[in-house]
Amino acid sequence: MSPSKPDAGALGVLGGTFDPIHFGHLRLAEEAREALGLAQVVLIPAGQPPHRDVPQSPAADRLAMVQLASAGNPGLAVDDGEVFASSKSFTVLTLERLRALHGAQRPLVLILGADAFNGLPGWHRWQELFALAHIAVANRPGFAPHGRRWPGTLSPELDAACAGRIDTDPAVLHRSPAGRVVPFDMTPLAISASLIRDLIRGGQSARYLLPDSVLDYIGLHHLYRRT
Ligand SMILES: Nc1ncnc2c1ncn2[C@@H]1O[C@H](COP(=O)(O)OP(=O)(O)OP(=O)(O)O)[C@@H](O)[C@H]1O
Ligand SMILES: O=C(O)c1ccc[n+]([C@@H]2O[C@H](COP(=O)([O-])O)[C@@H](O)[C@H]2O)c1
Repeated sequence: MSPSKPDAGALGVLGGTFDPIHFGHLRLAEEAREALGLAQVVLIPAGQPPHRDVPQSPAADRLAMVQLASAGNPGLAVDDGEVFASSKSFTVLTLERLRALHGAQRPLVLILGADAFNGLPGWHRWQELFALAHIAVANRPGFAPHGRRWPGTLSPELDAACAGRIDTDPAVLHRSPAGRVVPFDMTPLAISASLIRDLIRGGQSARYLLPDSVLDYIGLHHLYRRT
């Protein structure tokens, strides 16, 4: 990615293990872009995701699948910075890199599903994330809380960190470069990468849960067939 002007519009940032990328991720990116008025959403596959087992597919394959899945959609871009980094894929480091690339004024919007948001207090230097980007949180089936039910239902430390930051009007994302927390609703899709891996390992069809191009790649490269 090349540096953008501050007036290039708010940039969405969606990180994930993407093992593999599926329609839950793609609708999250697409609906965030539309609902929040983002200029583009950049998908960032994690090279060495913190806080989980080593992914079943190599980072190069996960990157290739993200590239296939986003091809032809100018609203999506792919950033390979985490895949080729030698360190763990800490989001704070990625946001520092993007902040340096895009300048101090461009709004950056970190997009998280409700499950990822709830785990935020375990992240590396998590309190610093609010100074680097806004955070937009989408509902995800099976993972509460979200939306207007937030206050009082988050963990005490997350609740405290979010005090005075939560706003349901996406317009706030465009008035400052970072610091607001905005819930938004997306089409609920109970799709997960674990479900897809389980289906493929069990010899069952995963079709219509992810793009055909990604499914073809999985077949061609014999991914997820063994544990
Ligand atoms: N179906 C979905 N709806 C909403 N958000 C989602 C959905 N699937 C993934 N996300 C969000 O996308 C981001 C990346 O998720 P990740 O790559 O870990 O996918 P996953 O399907 O949760 O994977 P796994 O099943 O391996 O844990 C996270 O912020 C997660 O909350
Ligand atoms: O920075 C951290 O400490 C951190 C801890 C857990 C997850 N993350 C990031 O959150 C995103 C989703 O993670 P995951 O494990 O649900 O795929 C991905 O971009 C990870 O790098 C980041």
